[in-house]
Amino acid sequence: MEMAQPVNIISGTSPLFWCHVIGDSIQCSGAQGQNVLRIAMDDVICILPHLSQDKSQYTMIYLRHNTWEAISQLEENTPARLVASILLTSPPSILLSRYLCAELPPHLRSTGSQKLDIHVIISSLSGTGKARRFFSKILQPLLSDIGLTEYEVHQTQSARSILDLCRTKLIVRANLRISQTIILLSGDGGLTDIVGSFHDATNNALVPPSIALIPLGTGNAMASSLNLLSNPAASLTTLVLGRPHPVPTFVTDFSPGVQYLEEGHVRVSVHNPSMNESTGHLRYGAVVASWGVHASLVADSDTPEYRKFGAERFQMAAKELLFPSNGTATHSYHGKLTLLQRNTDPDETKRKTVECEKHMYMLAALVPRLERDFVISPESVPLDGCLRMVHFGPIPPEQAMQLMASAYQGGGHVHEREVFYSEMDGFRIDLLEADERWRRICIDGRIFVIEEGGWVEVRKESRRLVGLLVRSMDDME
Ligand SMILES: Nc1ncnc2c1ncn2[C@@H]1O[C@H](COP(=O)(O)OP(=O)(O)OP(=O)(O)O)[C@@H](O)[C@H]1O
Repeated sequence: MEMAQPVNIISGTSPLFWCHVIGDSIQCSGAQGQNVLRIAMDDVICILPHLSQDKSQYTMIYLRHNTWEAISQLEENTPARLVASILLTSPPSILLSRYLCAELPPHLRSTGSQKLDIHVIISSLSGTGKARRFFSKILQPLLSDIGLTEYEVHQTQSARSILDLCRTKLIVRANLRISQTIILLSGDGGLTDIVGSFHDATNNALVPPSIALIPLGTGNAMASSLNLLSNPAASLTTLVLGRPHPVPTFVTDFSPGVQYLEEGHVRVSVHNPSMNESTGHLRYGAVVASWGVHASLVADSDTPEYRKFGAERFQMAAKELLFPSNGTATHSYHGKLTLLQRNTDPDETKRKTVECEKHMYMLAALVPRLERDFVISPESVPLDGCLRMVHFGPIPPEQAMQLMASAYQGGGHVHEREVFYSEMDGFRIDLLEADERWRRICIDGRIFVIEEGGWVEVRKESRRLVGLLVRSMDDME
């Protein structure tokens, strides 16, 4: 096995610290007991063996300002380095077991003849637009500290940038059997672009890329579900110490008149010319598919004005939908809903049409959380591939608000009488709405408008063509 080169990021004259762990923090003290430094355990990114003869010495890399609030206030003139390091002697085993990176993992180094490409994708408009700064102040210094200097940086210029990058480079390289690691600074949208592009590619023998998700979007449903949102260091630790896990997806089939709303308003045909007429309207998702209030609030809040409010934009748009400021009644969504359940014979699907054709909330999720505190499907386990539906019909808006509040308090809404909550293999909606405002479908935050009389069908997909870095399944519970 090829040994990774330990990186000497601290000069020979750097002071050496002893440390011990007290509760949630690490107390470090210099040789004469001076220079006492306290570092929160959660601020640590990783610990590397130090490049010295003394095998008891380690470099601990940690994050200053380890909160999303601090990150969101980062200005260009913030001191360049928010990643710091300290030289430790004989750190306690509790620290090493959690953070030691004895050698760089396969997703961060080429081994022998196996070449590795590393790409950093900065989605410039994700969330409140902090991805570029996160890269220059935090990620770039970290990569340099762990000895990584060879990687390509791609910054999005448009809503199509990630799709274009996948088509022109990432899929081509995956076809050549080159391993790739993608460090993705974005929300769920960037992830969906990559997942969708790899599933659209006709060659299933592609080498799956490993994606390290750095959550800089608004909802960050996947990252919240993977426990990467507790603090900014968590996703960096996962980048260094994680292992790839295949990402389950669902596939959405639309009626032929469907249009995609790019950047919230530009209409784009969904037809994929590389596929035939009957399979040309497919879209893949890894997080959520919805209609009704959820899809409407995601669509309505995707404007530059709403985006300034971060995740709060979803609640603001929900309020406007449930209690319209023009005084009109709350809308109930009209359509025929059919639930799909596979039989023991995997080629046979049982279809059950729901009697009532009026709906308010209709959502199917592969993950438990849609935001850090919004637990839409408490029984979901991220990356296990189970699709769960949350549905309720027309109810008074105050009651709908109450149900959403319960979702923000740990997901208690699924126990309420009005809510249907169940695992399933898919669903179909035949839309019976005249106004296209109520024919909007959300797939992982992307909005699709179905034509009058059109339909949408969502099914679990069996192929898993990309990997996401995670530390361990225990971290996700
Ligand atoms: N430079 C750019 N110009 C135009 N659109 C962009 C640009 N960069 C990114 N985008 C688009 O901005 C949107 C950002 O989506 P993303 O999902 O990453 O963030 P989000 O919507 O804030 O988060 P989440 O989906 O987690 O709620 C995507 O539609 C993406 O294509």
